[in-house]
Amino acid sequence: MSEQHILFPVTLEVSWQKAAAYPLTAGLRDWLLARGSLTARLKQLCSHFRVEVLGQQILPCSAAEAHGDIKQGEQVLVREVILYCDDSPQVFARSLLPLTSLTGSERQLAHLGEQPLGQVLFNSPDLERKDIEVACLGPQSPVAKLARMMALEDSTELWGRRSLFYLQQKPIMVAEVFLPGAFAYQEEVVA
Ligand SMILES: C=C(O[C@@H]1C=C(C(=O)O)C=C[C@H]1O)C(=O)O
Repeated sequence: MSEQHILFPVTLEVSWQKAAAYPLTAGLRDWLLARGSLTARLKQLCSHFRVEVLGQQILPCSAAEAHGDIKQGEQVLVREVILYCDDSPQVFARSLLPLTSLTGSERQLAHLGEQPLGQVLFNSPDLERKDIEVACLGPQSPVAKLARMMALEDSTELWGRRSLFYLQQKPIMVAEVFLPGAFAYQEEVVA
């Protein structure tokens, strides 16, 4: 069993909404709704990109996280990671990979280790990404508690997004929360 972070798994039982429901700054909206690979975007902003795996575990999908073709109670591989740019934590990500999706060429997704999930997803020619939903997480959320454990600056709210991906009609759910101090919260300076 790989070493697991003391807070793993970090639940994400939040109210996901369409972005229009929130008054977002242009910069944060851009980060939340960008449909390309977050890994690729972060890699462009730093010289050293790293994935830290907090844990991976097979669990039944909770009612709060069931969405689309990922049904409550079905066995999913839960993968939780932190994405770092030059040792600055940027994103907490929690992905649900149904065991029924980990077949054929998708079996490799169960053995990513510190290879970014996005690197595999966005290299797949038949990748389909569904709508992106967003959520605002409060200071008592498990992700906020994780951020405090990581000694990141305290913040009253954290913003996250989730979307369903389909690879050869097999669903994978990816949820990402921008951690305190992330580029997503830094308003771009207009020269
Ligand atoms: C889906 C992507 O993969 C990223 C990497 C992840 C991982 O390695 O577990 C999870 C979510 C993403 O932040 C992406 O790069 O857009």
